Amino acid sequence: MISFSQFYRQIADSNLNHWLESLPAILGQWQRSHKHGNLPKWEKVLAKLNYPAPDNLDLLHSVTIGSGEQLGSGERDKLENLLKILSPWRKGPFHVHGIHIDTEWRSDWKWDRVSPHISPLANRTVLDVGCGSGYHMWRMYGEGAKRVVGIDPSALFLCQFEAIKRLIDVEAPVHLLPLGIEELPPLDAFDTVFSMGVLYHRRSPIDHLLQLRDQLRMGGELILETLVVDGDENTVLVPRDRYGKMNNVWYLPSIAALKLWLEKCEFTDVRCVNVDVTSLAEQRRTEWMQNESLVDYLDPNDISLTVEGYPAPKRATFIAVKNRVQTTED
Ligand SMILES: Nc1ncnc2c1ncn2[C@@H]1O[C@H](C[S@+](CC[C@H]([NH3+])C(=O)[O-])CC(=O)[O-])[C@@H](O)[C@H]1O
Repeated sequence: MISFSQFYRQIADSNLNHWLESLPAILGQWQRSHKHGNLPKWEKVLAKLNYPAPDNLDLLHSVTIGSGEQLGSGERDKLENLLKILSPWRKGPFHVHGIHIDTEWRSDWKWDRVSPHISPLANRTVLDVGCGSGYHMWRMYGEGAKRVVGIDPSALFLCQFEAIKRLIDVEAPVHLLPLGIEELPPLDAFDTVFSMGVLYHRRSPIDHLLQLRDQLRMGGELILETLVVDGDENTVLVPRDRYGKMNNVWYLPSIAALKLWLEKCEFTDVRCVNVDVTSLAEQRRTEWMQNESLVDYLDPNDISLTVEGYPAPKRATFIAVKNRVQTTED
């Protein structure tokens, strides 16, 4: 069974220690009641991932574990078969002992768009909300973060993360907790909080922004990446039914509207640092994710539209700071 006790030990003497008042009960409940049918199968995979420390590790330019020379071809095939049991792999890519986990998303491209704009992560305590398999968390750690905590409710992503962690270093201060943002108390502790690809899945986007703010220490930095549409301060798309075949998409604001929302939530220094239309090369079907992908979500006659006729996915990245807003009494 996946255990979180190492995380509890690691935060016991940190500024996250007040989380220990509520977290063990919530995760204990998850362990007792989590009913994902495949979890026992995935946990069996994790139990088999006993490999020596990698002879090479690059987390700065990619997630590359091992030179590819360390395992014989039989051992490599065995590892590849184990990792395939954890399919579909959506966020990556990972290079593991010569195996290329070619994920649905080129998450490295997102990192290349976002990372040049953020405050250096060296020595920072970081939260990644909706972290998926944890690809970006390893890149954050590679940038020198002191501790990286990711939250994501998906049991499969937790198992993919745990698999990669076992192959990198089980003691690494990088942790994924199977939680939704709504299960976090206001921690007021993180130096940097990332929310990438989550806001449009939230039914109440302003509450999401406030929950993110609650996790930051004063002066901490929010990195928010989400789907946007063209328009002014008052433009927001609420899809009538599905958006790009997804049935859990709620609010797609314009850049100007999202800036206003962030400022209303008392973030300061709000700036949009990148806008990008998702390309068919960035999100696609691969050997490791054989289900439908972006090409199936777009109008085959006009890829500037989704199959429902909405604008195709365009993503913006915002940076904002949690500061005390100046009032007239200040
Ligand atoms: N309530 C919730 N709280 C936290 N996470 C949630 C919640 N609901 C869903 N998620 C998780 O949010 C992630 C959204 S994907 C972004 C991954 C990564 N950040 C990326 O930027 O590539 C979407 C995308 O690819 O755009 C999924 O892993 C969900 O399980």
